[in-house]
Amino acid sequence: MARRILSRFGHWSSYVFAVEFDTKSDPIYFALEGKHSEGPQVFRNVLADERCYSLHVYSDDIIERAKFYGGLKNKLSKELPSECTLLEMSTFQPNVKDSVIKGYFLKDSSKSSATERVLGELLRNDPVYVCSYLCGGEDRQWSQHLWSNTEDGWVVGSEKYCVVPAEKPKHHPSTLNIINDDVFYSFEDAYKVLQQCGDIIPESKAVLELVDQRLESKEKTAFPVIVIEGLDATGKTTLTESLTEALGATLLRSPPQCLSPWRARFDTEPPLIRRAFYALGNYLTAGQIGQEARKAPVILDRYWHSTAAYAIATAVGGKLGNLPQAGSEVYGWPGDLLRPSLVLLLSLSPQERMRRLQVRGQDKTREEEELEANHLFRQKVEEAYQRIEGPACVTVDASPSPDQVLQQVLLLIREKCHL
Ligand SMILES: Nc1ncnc2c1ncn2[C@@H]1O[C@H](COP(=O)(O)OP(=O)(O)O)[C@@H](O)[C@H]1O
Ligand SMILES: Nc1ccn([C@H]2C[C@H](O)[C@@H](COP(=O)(O)OP(=O)(O)O)O2)c(=O)n1
Repeated sequence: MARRILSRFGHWSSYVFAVEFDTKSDPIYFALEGKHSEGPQVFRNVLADERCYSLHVYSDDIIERAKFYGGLKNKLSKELPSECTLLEMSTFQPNVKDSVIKGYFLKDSSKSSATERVLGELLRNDPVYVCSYLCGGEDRQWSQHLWSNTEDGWVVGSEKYCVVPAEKPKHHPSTLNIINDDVFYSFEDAYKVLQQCGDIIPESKAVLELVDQRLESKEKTAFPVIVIEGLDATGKTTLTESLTEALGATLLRSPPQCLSPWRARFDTEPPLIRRAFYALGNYLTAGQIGQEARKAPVILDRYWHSTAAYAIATAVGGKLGNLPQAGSEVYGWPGDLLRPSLVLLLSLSPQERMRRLQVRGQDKTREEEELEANHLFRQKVEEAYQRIEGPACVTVDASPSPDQVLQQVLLLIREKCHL
């Protein structure tokens, strides 16, 4: 195991470690050096004299890696002493795509030996890589020690690396692995993920059977295809229904109705699998659009913008400024997915959206609850929506009455789609 990980890491010197102490500020970045080095001590203020450990999840199998990382936080929270604090950690090569190895950083202020026992068990049985951090010497320099498995159990390796501060990279580490971990830019990439899940998630097979029977969609449609996007409770259902009637159109949604039996199941899966499910939903809907847009205009309740914006906002940790910059390839449209004629984004103040959610009084999806709790996340979803291109969305003020919103949107459609 350790050898496999080390081959992936190459030599330590090209990697930087990022520990998220607080989602509102920058992570602490540090690197490792073979020899003792002078300079500011990265950890002095944040760690005091606590015992610290890091865990890196590694497996060549992307499904195993995603499933294990997804369950690890729960497992650790249950098994570790309550005096342990678990922080998100990533190890990466600065600004190098797909270089992130995810893990956790652990601060332990307990005096118990339980922590090391739990970590030793993980090292023995699971795809993880464990290190401890010690502070010693006259100048109290922090060093990292890699654990290894032996026949007599785990041991703290003799090799030590000095912990030194590293520069803040241009791209936040959470943006480096978005492509094909969180957002899929072709049918084939999303399909492969569900295929690989077949043995552990039997429902994937049923989804793939439906996907295999999907209808073809041509790039050009006879009638316009208009997508309505926005956060929950911004008025999408209300508007799509009235628009459909006003234009004599056909109403479709993504994910399509035929995927409903499996949606809740995939919502519990880690991002890799969950996002692949939604990506395939768009291709199924594209097949339906291809049929329906021969006969009448199509109104679509959510499509690719939702898939990409929620996925990017979930993947990118911390502040709004950590999102990939506008124009980044992550905001591009998949080359093989039918493009709509127009995408309208309903925009609402957080206060009015909250009021409508309360009036509606329905159960919210877990993610929508998170949106409520996490103002930063909501801002990131809205910003990502506005950065997606090919086509970009046109923002519509959704705060007037339902009829006023409808009239405003009909004007836009007449102007942009000549309907
Ligand atoms: N323009 C509007 N003004 C006031 N309330 C609205 C408006 N549009 C929708 N609503 C109400 O807000 C709630 C959420 O609307 P809905 O269409 O279900 O949103 P979504 O489909 O985006 O979740 C519903 O109770 C709906 O009646
Ligand atoms: N085309 C789509 C539609 C939804 N999603 C995902 C994005 C979010 O995780 C949820 C939001 O769905 P939710 O059930 O809140 O949406 P409704 O407003 O109820 O339609 O679904 C997606 O990825 N792709």
